[in-house]
Amino acid sequence: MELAEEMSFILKWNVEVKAVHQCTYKEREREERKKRRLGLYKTSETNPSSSQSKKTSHREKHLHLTTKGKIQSDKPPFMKDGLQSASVATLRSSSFSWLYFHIKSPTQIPKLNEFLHKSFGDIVAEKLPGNKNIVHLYRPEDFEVVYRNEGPYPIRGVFPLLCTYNNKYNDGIYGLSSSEGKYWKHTRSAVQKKLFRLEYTHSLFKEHQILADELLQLLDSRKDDEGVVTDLNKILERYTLEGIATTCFKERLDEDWTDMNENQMGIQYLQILKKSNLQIMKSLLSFPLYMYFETPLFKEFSNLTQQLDRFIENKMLVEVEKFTKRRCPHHTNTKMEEESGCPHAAGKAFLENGLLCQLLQENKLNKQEITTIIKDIIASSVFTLRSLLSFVLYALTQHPEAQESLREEIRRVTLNEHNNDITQATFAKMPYLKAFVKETLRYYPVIPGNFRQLYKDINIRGYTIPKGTYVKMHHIWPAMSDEYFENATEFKPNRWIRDSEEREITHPFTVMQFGFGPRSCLGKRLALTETYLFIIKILSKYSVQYPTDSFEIVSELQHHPPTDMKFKFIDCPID
Ligand code: HEM
Repeated sequence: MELAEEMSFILKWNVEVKAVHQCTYKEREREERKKRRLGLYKTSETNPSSSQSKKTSHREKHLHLTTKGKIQSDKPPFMKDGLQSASVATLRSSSFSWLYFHIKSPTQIPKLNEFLHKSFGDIVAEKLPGNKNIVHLYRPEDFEVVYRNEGPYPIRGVFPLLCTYNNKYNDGIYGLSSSEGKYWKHTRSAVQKKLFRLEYTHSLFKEHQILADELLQLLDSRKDDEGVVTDLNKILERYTLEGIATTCFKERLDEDWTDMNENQMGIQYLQILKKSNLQIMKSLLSFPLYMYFETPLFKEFSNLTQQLDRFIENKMLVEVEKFTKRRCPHHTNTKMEEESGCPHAAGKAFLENGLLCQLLQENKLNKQEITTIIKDIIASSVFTLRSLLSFVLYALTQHPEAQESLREEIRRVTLNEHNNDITQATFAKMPYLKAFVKETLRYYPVIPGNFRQLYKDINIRGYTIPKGTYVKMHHIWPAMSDEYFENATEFKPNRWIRDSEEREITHPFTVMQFGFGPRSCLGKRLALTETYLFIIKILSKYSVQYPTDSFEIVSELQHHPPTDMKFKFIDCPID
């Protein structure tokens, strides 16, 4: 039986659906434009669908998430704008846990989410074992309400396996992406200040350009007679790992990374990281016995995580040594050096160091905390960026007219630059490049959705969802819906260009690949810079083609390119 059939079979016996009604964003926009034209809004009145700030109406109902194994809801309310009614599935807890037992592979999770939406509508309440409630949302208007009410310390939720490990073996230190509250804010601002410092991003940019040139040499050396490179997945993973190593350590993991030698540190690091991700994935699809016993899965995960820790710790020793050598022998600490105006002062040498060394110098976080943060940053970046670069390449091959427009823009802009030098200012002159990447993120998303645990009660579609509830926002749904985009199944970068005739104004929360707010992706700027640079470098030298028919995106917790992905790079320099 197909997964969907199997689920509907189970659900038929257990689930009661109250109502399903869907209203399109465009319908509502049209209606609101009409109201504005007719002067129906008072000046103080805001768009009723876009914000949580409006007063709650007496018609708003409460979504009761009871502990008795049943989620109840009142009849669907009719909201203030009179256009939209809500849909809520009422699920019995036992039925839902059974649903999850029917998932055999993580690739089925997106299918389950799609199935829930089709079956129950735009808001679906789900009760999981362990008295946890999750509410699924599919509309950007609702994502906006969640993000705008997330409070000063947004909680995304953590992988329980990671959490158990950190409690047991890492003194409760959670790193950046899994920590919460004031501690999260403290670590985030320490890292963010360094990463976003303008001088640092400039110095990093130069390093990333050199890295991109090394990638081109690597591609040249791996091409067969027809120009086809077969192990592109491996190459891009290696490239993104060296990119984040450059950011964290201001040097390569392996100076000779383009040799792609199996004994290299980078290749070993990637292998451990992949195995560790696999354990996390497995842990999500089984009962969390590891919370109570040292199961084989937990032992394996702990062993892998400790290997990653050791790796970063070794790197840290090297960095400390470098930093000590660089320090002036006449001054014992950073402050003395700086106050004396010493030319070796840490402040001056600061930017020569990578993120790890800068964090050590600043002395706000201890070594164990820094190790966990760096490990976290590497894990958050390598595969996400690898996927985006692969999807960019694929999009170039599938839309040759876009590839040509990009080459034209690159030709026009870079030929006017002094010495053909690319700087960050170059990107500002390339609207098509930015639009192309945005459209790629819409059309070939890397992240299917995002989570928040509610910091206070919020009202969505007339239902009050209580504080503490987990909310899953399915970002991929509006991104590919005709309700939010003209011909959503067409790849059209021009829809994002302000001066273009094809420009579309849609809800700002439709494409949310980097999340939103104070907890949004820390590496967004870095990821976009690397992607722009990658496209400019590749297209300045090659025309790209996809030599086979199928490109099947593997959809798990993230979206991955196929492992056997190959592309054809035809020499075609821009002159
Ligand atoms: C295409 C590439 C990437 C995508 C699609 C992506 C996406 C995301 C998303 C959706 C989140 C959650 C945001 C939220 O909850 O609102 C996130 C968090 C994060 N990302 Fe990225 N990311 C990418 C690349 C990177 C890179 C290159 C780095 C390296 C610096 C990075 C570091 C992080 C970190 C540390 C967090 C956790 C932030 C926190 O909890 O405070 N990401 N990313």
